[in-house]
Amino acid sequence: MGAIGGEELVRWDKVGAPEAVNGGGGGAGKLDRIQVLVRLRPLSDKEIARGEPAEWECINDSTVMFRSTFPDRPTAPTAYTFDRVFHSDCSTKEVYEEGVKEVALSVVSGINSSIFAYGQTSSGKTYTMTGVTEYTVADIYDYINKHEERAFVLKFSAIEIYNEVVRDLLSAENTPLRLWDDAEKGTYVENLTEVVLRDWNHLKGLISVCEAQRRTGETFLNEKSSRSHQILRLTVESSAREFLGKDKSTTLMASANFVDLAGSERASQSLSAGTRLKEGCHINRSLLALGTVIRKLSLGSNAHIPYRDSKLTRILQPSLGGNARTAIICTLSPATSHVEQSRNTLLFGSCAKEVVTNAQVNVVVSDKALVKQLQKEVARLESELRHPVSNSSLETLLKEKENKIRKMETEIKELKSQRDLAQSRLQDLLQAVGDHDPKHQVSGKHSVGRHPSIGMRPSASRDDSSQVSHDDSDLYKEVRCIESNGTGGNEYLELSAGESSSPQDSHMNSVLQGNDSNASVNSRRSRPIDKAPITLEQHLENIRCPFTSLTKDVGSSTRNSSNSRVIGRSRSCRSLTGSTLFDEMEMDECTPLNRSLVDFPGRPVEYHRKGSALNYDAESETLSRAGSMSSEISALKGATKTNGTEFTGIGEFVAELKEMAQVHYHKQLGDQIANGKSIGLDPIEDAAQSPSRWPLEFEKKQQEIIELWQACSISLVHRTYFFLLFKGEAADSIYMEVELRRLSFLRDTYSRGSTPSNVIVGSLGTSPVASAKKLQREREMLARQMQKRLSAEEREHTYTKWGVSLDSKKRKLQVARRLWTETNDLEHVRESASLVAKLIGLQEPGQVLREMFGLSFAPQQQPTRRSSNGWRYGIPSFG
Ligand SMILES: Nc1ncnc2c1ncn2[C@@H]1O[C@H](COP(=O)(O)OP(=O)(O)OP(=O)(O)O)[C@@H](O)[C@H]1O
Repeated sequence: MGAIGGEELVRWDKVGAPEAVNGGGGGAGKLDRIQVLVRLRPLSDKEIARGEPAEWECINDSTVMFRSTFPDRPTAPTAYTFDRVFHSDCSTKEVYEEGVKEVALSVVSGINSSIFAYGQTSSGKTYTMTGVTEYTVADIYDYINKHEERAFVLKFSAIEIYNEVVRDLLSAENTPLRLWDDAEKGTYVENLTEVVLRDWNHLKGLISVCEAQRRTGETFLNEKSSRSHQILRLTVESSAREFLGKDKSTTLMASANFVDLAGSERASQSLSAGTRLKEGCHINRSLLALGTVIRKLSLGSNAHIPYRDSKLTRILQPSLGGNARTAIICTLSPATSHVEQSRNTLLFGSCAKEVVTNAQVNVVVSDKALVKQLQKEVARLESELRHPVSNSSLETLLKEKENKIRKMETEIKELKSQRDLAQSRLQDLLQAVGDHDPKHQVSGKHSVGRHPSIGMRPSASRDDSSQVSHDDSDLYKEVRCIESNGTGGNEYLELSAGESSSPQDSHMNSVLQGNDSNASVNSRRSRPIDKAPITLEQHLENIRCPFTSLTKDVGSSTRNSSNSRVIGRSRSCRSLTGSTLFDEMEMDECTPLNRSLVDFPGRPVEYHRKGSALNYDAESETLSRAGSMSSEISALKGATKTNGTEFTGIGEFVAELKEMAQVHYHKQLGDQIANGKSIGLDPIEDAAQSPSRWPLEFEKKQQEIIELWQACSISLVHRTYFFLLFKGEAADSIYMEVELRRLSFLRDTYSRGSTPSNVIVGSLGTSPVASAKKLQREREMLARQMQKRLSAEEREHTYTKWGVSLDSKKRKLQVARRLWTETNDLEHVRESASLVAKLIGLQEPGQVLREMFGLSFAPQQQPTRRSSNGWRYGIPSFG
């Protein structure tokens, strides 16, 4: 007999099975299947007396055959093959040793085992199981005596299922026991007595008690027929003595089930009536359920197995298809009168031998050992977190970086083409102006979808301005700029009032120049071609500059005329700086000027009447479009302006991020150029590089950002938008990183007491005092919004929620002052964001909003007109 299996949990299989407890045997391929044995009993005295011949014969160790002895009823011999068959002269000891011992004694190795006896009434089940149980227990004790290095604990319990009622055979009480299902234990019997065994004699005594308690009755076929299914359970626990009480201590624990089923019977044969008949019905019904389960299991399909159809199958579920090694002994009477029942038994056995069980060594780990194991695991994970880059992963990292380099290169190419497209679209816009004014007609047709590589050569005179440059080299292409202050370093185009012949032109000029229609405007002129090669950075700047100027001009115009004006452009001019100037717009919303711009001559029909107006807010330098979320914000801003208040919004944030990203990109590009190669080592890591770390990283960054917002007096509206937009998706990583850097930069700048370089626009170009004042004004604005946006009831609820006394003064302001103040309390932050969102009319922030602002760093395989309506138009992707 071999030693106990290893301490670790090992799956039972043919190769890795613990040493066979019977010294070998158990052929490969059989261990996972239910072992099926057949035992023929001798003819009983009664059967002999009736002169019944024995019609079943074991022709070898594995085949039993039916051969009719009646010449007048000839039947073709039928053979049935099983794992082992035992003829009528075989003793129970042989059945045990050669048939079930190996399975039964698996229990000492921590593997559950089950031995069943199945057969018709009086076929010898109880006779066989009594012997098998005794031999098994004797061998278990023998094993224990031979393995003193292990400490064993044996427990015993016994039940019977009589008329579908479960009874405890070790209890004098006749109370029915209930079955419960447990995720870990499976089905178990409630309040079942389990006795810890002292020794073998103790067990013998308990088995006698069970025998005495079990329901038996006399039938025509069996003087002492078992009227119930009996299940004896012996649980064996063992631990290595040397580890007892120590951390390493683990326990093997398994149960051996000895199942003596009640026998199937025919009422006509057993001549039962009354109680016996009722018992017989219950017996047959539960055996039928057992047969169904076995048949379904034997099919091996994933079909539903009706274990719950009977208590017998519920209790035996692990033995039938679960964590156990199982052997079934099919008992047969050889008598002619039982041929049909015997065939049924053999059919049951044939199905059962197809059933596969999934036995495992069951290890119970002590609490101490478990704690230690978990501590080790925690330490390992911590070390992984601390040193994420192991040698083995360096290669992967390198590959990732190489991929990034390739991406960057693609992005540079894409950027070039976008630059060209931007030039082309600018030309469209200018041409639209020119088209509108017959005097300013630009020669040649310019369609929306014109080729992006077509640039414009600046002309020395107005008449030359329409000339199209077909210079082949990208490096010598130039972009016309509309300059606001006349000091810009780029090429420029200015419109002269004197040359404007129509009111629209005049109006247009004023809008573009930031003056009213009577103000002076410059004449259109251009700068000579700069022959020196320009860098990609300069090109980027060329693209950005005119539109920064344009928005500034428009801004000054709106300041001079009205708070907010609507300007329009052709679709081809979209997204030149990453912000949309015009989008879907109903013509009803258009002013004559807008209409003229949207439907400029030469614009394809499909683009007419579609552009949506964009509201430009001069004071906050933000853009929003009618009918969109941003327009709501814009409207809100307008409302706050009326009250002399302003606050920064997402538009400003977008502008800042763009600047940050662009600066970042320039830096990379500079490094790249300086190194003479593509370095691609973008210091901004995105979550795709380490998806498993991202959730933790996200929380960390989010917290840092929240604290920096507070430290830098960042707009609450901005915080709200950002907080609601970026909720931890992998794609958020880049924005989080950029925001973090932006804020760190701002904090550092503030702490140095300087204002940031004018490269960075928006709130970065301010001071701590100004930011704090701005924040204060924003809080006041939000307080006013409470009056507008919240009902009296909602306000009252809000005061209570935010701990503001209902009878205090300036309650709204008190609430507003508490918003976004507790940076360490995420719940507070969430509540603050939720309230601010409500106050500014932001109902359901999410992807739509994100897309609306064109926040997409995601790489684009096929840039399209639509998808270029965002950041990627003006800056490269870092992803
Ligand atoms: N292999 C055998 N050798 C000798 N006698 C046997 C053998 N098997 C069974 N018997 C005898 O046959 C009779 C019926 O056996 P047993 O009670 O074990 O049948 P059973 O299948 O348990 O019946 P039930 O289902 O009605 O309880 C008993 O008297 C028993 O001693």
